[in-house]
Amino acid sequence: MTNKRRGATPDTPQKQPALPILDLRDFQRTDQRQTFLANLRQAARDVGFFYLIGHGVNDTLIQQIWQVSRRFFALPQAEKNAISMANSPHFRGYTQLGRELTRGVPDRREQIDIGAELPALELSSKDPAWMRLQGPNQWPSRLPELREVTLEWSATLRSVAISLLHAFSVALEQPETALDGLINKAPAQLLKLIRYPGSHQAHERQGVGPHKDAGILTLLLQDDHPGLQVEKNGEWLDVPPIPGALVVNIGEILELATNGYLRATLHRVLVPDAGVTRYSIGYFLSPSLEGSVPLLPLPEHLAKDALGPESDPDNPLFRDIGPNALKGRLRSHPDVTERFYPEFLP
Ligand SMILES: O=C(O)CCC(=O)C(=O)O
Ligand SMILES: [Fe+2]
Repeated sequence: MTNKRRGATPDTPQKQPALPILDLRDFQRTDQRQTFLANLRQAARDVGFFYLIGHGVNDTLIQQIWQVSRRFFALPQAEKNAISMANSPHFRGYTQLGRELTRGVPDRREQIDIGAELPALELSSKDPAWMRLQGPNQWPSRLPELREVTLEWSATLRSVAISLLHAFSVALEQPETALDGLINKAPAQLLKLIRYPGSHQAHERQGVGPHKDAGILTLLLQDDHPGLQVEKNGEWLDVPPIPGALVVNIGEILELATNGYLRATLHRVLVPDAGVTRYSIGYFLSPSLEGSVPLLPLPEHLAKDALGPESDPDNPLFRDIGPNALKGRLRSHPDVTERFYPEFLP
């Protein structure tokens, strides 16, 4: 007997998901660990994106975050505007449709950015500008559960992301905690609740334009509408939603720390058709702002495939974390730049 599946003839090939699916529980299973690590290494080098199951985030919390996200976007426009990011030197709060730029082009999405909930630092004029990134979030007074649920989501996803970071370190033949120096000072992270309203206008196709994520790792929850795409060999591959799976991708910091062995890949979101609205929730594990990105001493057999991070001449990467983080935020949010960081205007 063969193990050919029904219908899997040469004429009707089974549709394979474009990206691998990894089960995080396999990292702790003695008999699966080596395969898991090899798959993780492969996925992260090949396309820099994969689906994660077995992440342990419970369904109730997933339902709660979807519900609170929908409630937030359903608030009257004036209440969302009351917590506009344009009021926040820490780049926290609500961004209206079309106000965020990717490579200079407006994105057709609205969103709320929620970072690590920490007080603003007391600074003097001699302190570097990036120290102003730390500070409180803005919360809508009419939706107290937004704070509660999103902080729980951030804490939960942070621990999943850190488990993955440990798995990556082991997969690269480093001590499990080799990259903990990036995350064990004042925590930095970003949670974005995002809403993409549909459109049939040809000039409104960009939900978010092609970009790489700036942090360490991104864990994305998608609703059941497609739209996310990742670039591979000059083509755009769809990353369709898989129920219960998180989409994981490598950020530029991890690319830099591995001298390009792990790849931060370009991705984008297409606007849904008119009448359809897509929601997503992105959790970005970011490095603490102090300090700089280390370079992992990869063993020779891995180092030979680490060809240096792909540097974008328009957006060169720096090892210093704070200035790099501020630069990214200034480019995306011109209204915050104008109001709080005019010295950085071109
Ligand atoms: O909404 C999505 O599916 C992805 C969003 C994204 O790539 C981002 O915000 O960095
Ligand atoms: Fe992204």
